[in-house]
Amino acid sequence: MDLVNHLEGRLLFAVPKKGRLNQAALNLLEGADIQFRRENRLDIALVKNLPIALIFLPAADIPTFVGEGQVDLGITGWDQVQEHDAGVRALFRARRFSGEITPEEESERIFKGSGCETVLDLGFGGCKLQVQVPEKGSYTSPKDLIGKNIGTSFVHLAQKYFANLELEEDTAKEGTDVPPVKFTSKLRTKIIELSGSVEAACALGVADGIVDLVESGETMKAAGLKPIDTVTESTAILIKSRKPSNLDLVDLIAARIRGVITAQQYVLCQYNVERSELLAATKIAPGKRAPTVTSLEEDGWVAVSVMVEKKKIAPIMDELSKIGATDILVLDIANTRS
Ligand SMILES: Nc1ncnc2c1ncn2[C@@H]1O[C@H](COP(=O)(O)OP(=O)(O)OP(=O)(O)O)[C@@H](O)[C@H]1O
Ligand SMILES: O=P(O)(O)OC[C@H]1O[C@H](OP(=O)(O)OP(=O)(O)O)[C@H](O)[C@@H]1O
Repeated sequence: MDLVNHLEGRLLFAVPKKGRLNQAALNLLEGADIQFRRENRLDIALVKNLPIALIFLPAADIPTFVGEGQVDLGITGWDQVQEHDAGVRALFRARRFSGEITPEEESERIFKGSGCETVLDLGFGGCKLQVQVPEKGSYTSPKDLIGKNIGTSFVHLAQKYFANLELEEDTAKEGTDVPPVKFTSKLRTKIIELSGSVEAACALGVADGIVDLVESGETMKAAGLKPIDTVTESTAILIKSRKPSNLDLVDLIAARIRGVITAQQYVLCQYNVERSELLAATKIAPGKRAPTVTSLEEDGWVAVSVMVEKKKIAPIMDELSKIGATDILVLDIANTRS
């Protein structure tokens, strides 16, 4: 089947085709009952039970497609959206500096090109984009890297970061008040674009420092690097274009995904407690809205059912035990809807 000719009338939804966000994104789609079968090597899959087509793209390209409105919805990293926006701004700023476009055209094109709107934080893919230098080297502050070589896949965010740093340094030297941030195309720091294994750049003599993602810190440590600043923090997000083709469907998908995320983040805690301790118990575990309380056959006792954040459940169970709660059960939640 020629899938490209079956896209008419379907909401286009971009999903990371590989890498760190791929599996978690597929799990979300499954949880949201978005059913599809992806043919081997094909980057488009038609959804069977909804008028949606999934487009599998590199996470870094998704903000371009969504930002320009060719794709309605996408899952990618917040870092990638910021990198894309910084790139769009840098491109049109350079064109304005060269006199190719007017300031009005610059604003208009930036508006058109960077049209991603965040719908929802998806809570996975958490990482930091950090400035890193050799652990045993002489660089200790980001300013030490001004005028040096920086390896990164996040060229535009790195350019923006070092442009700010250079501006701060120049202003401090002049001893004047800090003026509003103004970027020029003349950066003294050299940003070297690398598409992967960025952490090897310092050891190989390609760069003096790098700007790269850090999660556990294992890669950084193994490469003998240390962080000296954070450019931005990121998690995976659901983004939409400014004018999606079917807003009701976007809302439906967002509601389903929100339900799956809540189910992943919460557990259901059930316990019995003496009615006299109910207020104390409610303070320990107030729930998402409020606990459900039902009477027990036994006089003076109630059964409580409450949603608790998964990461807080152990200390909450300890506290409930301390006030005499019994038969404390913790149950996984398959799905939710507010
Ligand atoms: N170590 C990490 N931990 C958590 N999230 C990460 C990590 N590395 C990257 N990410 C997130 O996943 C996104 C995609 O990164 P990833 O390295 O998987 O990309 P990729 O599409 O496989 O590209 P590449 O071929 O450059 O590796 C990043 O923009 C970031 O939001
Ligand atoms: O702090 P850590 O948990 O060690 O994770 C950080 C690493 O993860 C990412 O790379 P990835 O493994 O996705 O591969 P890449 O180098 O090809 O981008 C990132 O670029 C770091 O290298």
